[in-house]
Amino acid sequence: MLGPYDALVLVSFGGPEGPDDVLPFLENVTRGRGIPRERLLGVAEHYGHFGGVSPINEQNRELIAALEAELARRGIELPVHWGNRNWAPFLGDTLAGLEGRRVLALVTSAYSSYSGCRQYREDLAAAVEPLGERAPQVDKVRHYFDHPGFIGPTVRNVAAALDQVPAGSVVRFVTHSIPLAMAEVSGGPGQDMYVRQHRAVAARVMEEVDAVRGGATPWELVYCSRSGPPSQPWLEPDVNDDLRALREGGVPGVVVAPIGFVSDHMEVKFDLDTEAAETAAEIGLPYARAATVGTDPEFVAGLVDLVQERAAVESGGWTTHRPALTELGPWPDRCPVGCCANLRGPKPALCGSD
Ligand SMILES: CC1=C(CCC(=O)O)c2cc3nc(cc4[nH]c(cc5[nH]c(cc1n2)c(C)c5CCC(=O)O)c(CCC(=O)O)c4C)C(CCC(=O)O)=C3C
Ligand SMILES: [Fe+2]
Repeated sequence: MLGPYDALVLVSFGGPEGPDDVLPFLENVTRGRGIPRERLLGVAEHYGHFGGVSPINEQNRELIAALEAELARRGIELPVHWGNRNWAPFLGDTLAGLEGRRVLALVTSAYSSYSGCRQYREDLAAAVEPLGERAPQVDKVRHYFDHPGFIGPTVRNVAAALDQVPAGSVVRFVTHSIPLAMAEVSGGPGQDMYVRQHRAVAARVMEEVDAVRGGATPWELVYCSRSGPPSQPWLEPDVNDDLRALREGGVPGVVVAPIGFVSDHMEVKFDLDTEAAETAAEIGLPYARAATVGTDPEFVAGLVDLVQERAAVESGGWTTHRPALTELGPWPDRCPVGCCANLRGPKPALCGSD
C-alpha cells in the first residue's frame, strides 16, 4: 500500500513479440482510425526489420524492474503491474486481476494529445466496464513532460550527443507527428498543448544545455512517423525533409533528440536510427541521436516521486511539492474537462474532471 493505493499499473502501447503478431497488432492499433492499408503494410515492414519484435515490451519490462527497485529502495511496498492498450498483457486482463482495488496508472506517454492522453483514458474505461461493481478504482499520474525527472536526463543526453558532432551543429527535437486537428484540441479546445508542451520542454532543455556548454545552440521541433491519408494535414516538417534543408543551409551537423518518446520505441529505432540516419548519411550531414530517458535513474526516481506525490494528494488532500520546470505545468492530476477530445465522437473515459 502507498496512501490509498494497492497497486501501480504501468500502462503502455504494447507491441508485437514475433512475426505472427505484427498484422493482428496493427489491426488492433488502427481499428476505426482510417489508416490506409498501404501505410499498414509499410509499418509491418518496419517491424519486419526487427524480426517482428517491437522493442517496447522489453523496455517496459526493464522500466518495471527499475520502478520496483526504486520503490524497494524507498521502503515502499507497492506491487507494479503492467497493461497495454494494443497487445498482451492487455489492460482489460490486468485490471480484471485487480478487482476491488484502488490503483494508480502510470502511462508511458509524457504529453497531452488524443493518442497520448484521452485514448489511454478511454481504454482504461473500456477495460473496467465489464467488471461492474468489482472494477478497480483508477487514478492516473499527471503528465510529466516538464517534471525534473524527465528534463534532467534529457539535458544530459542532448549535451552528450552534441559532443559527438562538430562545433556549430544544431539540435532537432523530434516527436510523433499527429493530425493538425488532433494537435489543436490537445489539452482542450484550441489549446494546442501537444506542440506547446514539446516546445516548452525543448526551450527549457536548451536553456540548461547552453548554460553547461556556453553559447546558444539553435534548435527546432520536427516530426516523424506521419501516418493517415495524404489529404489530411499532419504536423510538419518531417525530420528527413528538415535534414535536407539543414544540409542546404550549410550547418556542420545535427543532434536529433526524440523527446516525444520515453524509450527507444519502434519510431526511434526505425524512423530515426534507420531512416533519418540513412538520410543524413546520404547527404553527408554529421548526425548523432540523443538517448531517450529509458531507465535513467533520475527518470525512474522522478516517476516514483510522482507516484508518492499523488498518493499524498489522495490521502491528505493536498501537497505543496508539485515540481514542474515549464510555465505549462504542473499538469493537473485529473485532466481538464474537454481535454484532448476524441474527434470521432465522445466515449467514456476515466481520470478526468468530466
Ligand atoms: C502521439 C503518439 C504517440 C506518443 C504517445 C505514446 O507513446 O503513446 C504514439 C506512440 C506510439 N505509436 C506506436 C505505434 C503505432 N502508432 C500508429 C498510429 C498512430 N500513432 C499516432 C500518434 C502517436 N503514437 C497517431 C495519430 C497514429 C495514427 C492513427 C490514429 O489516429 O490513432 C500505428 C499504426 C500505423 C501507423 O499509422 O503508422 C502504430 C503501429 C507505438 C509502438 C511503437 C513500438 O512498437 O515500439 C507507440 C509507443
Ligand atoms: Fe503511434
